[in-house]
Amino acid sequence: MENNIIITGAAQRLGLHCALTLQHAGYQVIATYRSEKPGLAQLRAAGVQCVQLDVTEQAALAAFISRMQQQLGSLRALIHNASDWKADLTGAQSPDGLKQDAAIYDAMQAVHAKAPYLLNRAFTPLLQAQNGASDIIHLTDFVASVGSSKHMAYAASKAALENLTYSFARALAPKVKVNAIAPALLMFNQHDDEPYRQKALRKSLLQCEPGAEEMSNAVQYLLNSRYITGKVIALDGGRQLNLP
Ligand SMILES: NC(=O)C1=CN([C@@H]2O[C@H](COP(=O)(O)OP(=O)(O)OC[C@H]3O[C@@H](n4cnc5c(N)ncnc54)[C@H](OP(=O)(O)O)[C@@H]3O)[C@@H](O)[C@H]2O)C=CC1
Ligand SMILES: Nc1nc2c(c(=O)[nH]1)N=C([C@H](O)[C@@H](O)CO)CN2
Repeated sequence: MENNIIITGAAQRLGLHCALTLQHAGYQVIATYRSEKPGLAQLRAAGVQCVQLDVTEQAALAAFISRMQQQLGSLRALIHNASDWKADLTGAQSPDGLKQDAAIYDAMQAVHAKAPYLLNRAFTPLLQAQNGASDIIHLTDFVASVGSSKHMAYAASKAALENLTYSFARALAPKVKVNAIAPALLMFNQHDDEPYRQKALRKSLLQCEPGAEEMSNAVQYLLNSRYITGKVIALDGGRQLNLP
């Protein structure tokens, strides 16, 4: 039986860990990546198929879809991990600022909402051809439900992706389960300084940096479930309850 899983933006950090974990668990993983990263060597050594793809380039997306349609008989899961955590502009608005604001907003929607929408629709026949259940998993964010003062465009695009979870869950049932995983802090970036880390840690009840395993555990939990669809799994250390 074919057990193919496509995961986008998987050359580093959470996506990389998840791709390796799934490949070691016996799935055939196809990992897309935007730019060359050291993680690609690890993926290739593990037998993961790596395909270069900027999911916001429509011609490249069409070529990738057509390649997968020719190569695969079915798809066990499609995981939308690719993401760009762009901050909003700061400072006064100028005509140029408006242009840059528009570019950031469009870029966020393109990677977090438009690409998943297009890929989900294109790969629906392959997901439906899977023998047994199949899954779509959207990586969203805690801020999709509460907003963000410095990453408004990012938060809005993750909220759009959360909403697509509900639409696709309704449209593709009962064959395909569609869920979202909404992390708050899972993994710091290397450049995060100590004051930032301490402030971020204090935001949740559990006050830790849980790491990539938290995401791969949640992905496997959803893959193994027979009865969860249209849900957002919160990986947030109890952030919404961290009230004064
Ligand atoms: N890390 C955390 O604590 C949190 C993560 N999340 C979410 O979890 C997921 C994984 O997070 P994390 O590993 O930190 O993410 P990263 O930002 O480290 O990696 C995301 C990957 O997506 C790729 N990517 C960006 N834009 C595109 C594009 N247009 N086409 C294809 N690939 C693209 C990047 O490629 P390139 O290397 O070329 O830039 C990068 O490798 C993301 O969806 C993120 O929003 C949510 C909340 C917290
Ligand atoms: N694509 C990304 N999205 C997010 C990242 C990231 O590094 N890449 N990081 C976060 C933060 O961890 C934040 O939640 C706490 O600092 C959010 N999204």
